Amino acid sequence: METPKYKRILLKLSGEALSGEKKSDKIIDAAILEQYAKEVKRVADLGVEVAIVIGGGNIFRGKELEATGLDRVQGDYMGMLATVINGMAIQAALEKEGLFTRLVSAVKMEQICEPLIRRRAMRHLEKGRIVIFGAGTGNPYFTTDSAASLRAIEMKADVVLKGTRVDGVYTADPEKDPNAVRYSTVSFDEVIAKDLKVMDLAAFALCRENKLPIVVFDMNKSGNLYNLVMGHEVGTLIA
Ligand SMILES: Nc1ncnc2c1ncn2[C@@H]1O[C@H](COP(=O)(O)OP(=O)(O)OP(=O)(O)O)[C@@H](O)[C@H]1O
Ligand SMILES: O=c1ccn([C@@H]2O[C@H](COP(=O)(O)O)[C@@H](O)[C@H]2O)c(=O)[nH]1
Repeated sequence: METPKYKRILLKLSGEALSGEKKSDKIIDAAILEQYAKEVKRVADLGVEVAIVIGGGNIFRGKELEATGLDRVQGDYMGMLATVINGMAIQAALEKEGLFTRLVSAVKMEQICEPLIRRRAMRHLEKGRIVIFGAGTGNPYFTTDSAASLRAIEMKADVVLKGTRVDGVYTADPEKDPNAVRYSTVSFDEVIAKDLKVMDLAAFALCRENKLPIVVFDMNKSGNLYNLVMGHEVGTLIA
């Protein structure tokens, strides 16, 4: 029987992808939520320990408030709260699939989720619970990509799997440039030097410094997450 390549993964889910088609007016598409939960269950059933960081772009980003002339920091905290809403949604969907979960927040909200205590979160993972990290890093001027790198390093994950709407890292944003070409492998130095914006610089820099690989892949294609975890070539490996 094939064995998984990774023992512990950090799965970064895009908040924006949760809302489905770009023209959709839904904040969270129930079908996408269910599909994501089923994909996670497939790998959790292999015994792989799964930590999740979810974005908030389908609800709010701090920059949107700044663009209206209001305080960026206030907007960033609104964005962090948005990630907790998405975290609650994915938690409910995972529990519907029969998985055990913990939602852990970097901003305290005790009625809803646990505060982030690193050792406790590690213990949840060891016990096979899916740990969802909400509220990003808990600090303004960051994004959930940086939170994903940070939590992956803290949790000693083997890899960051960035599940998004595009199927890898391209020479330019594929949603804007039809001539963009996909990499199958690319170095941290190159993504940073070329300022490829599939993740932010802080996220890349943290992973580079800590020698933690990232795989960018299309989370909307069923089986991708499973195949990746089994060691098959999917998306783009940044190493
Ligand atoms: N060089 C590139 N290669 C691939 N994707 C790129 C590149 N440059 C920009 N992108 C964009 O990055 C996006 C991937 O990030 P994602 O969808 O996770 O956005 P996000 O802002 O992190 O989402 P959220 O904030 O909701 O979590 C793609 O939708 C793609 O359009
Ligand atoms: O550590 C963090 C993480 C997030 N934010 C704010 O939340 C939004 C939503 O996160 P995305 O990664 O863009 O999905 C982000 O734009 C920030 O405004 C934060 O301040 N700190």
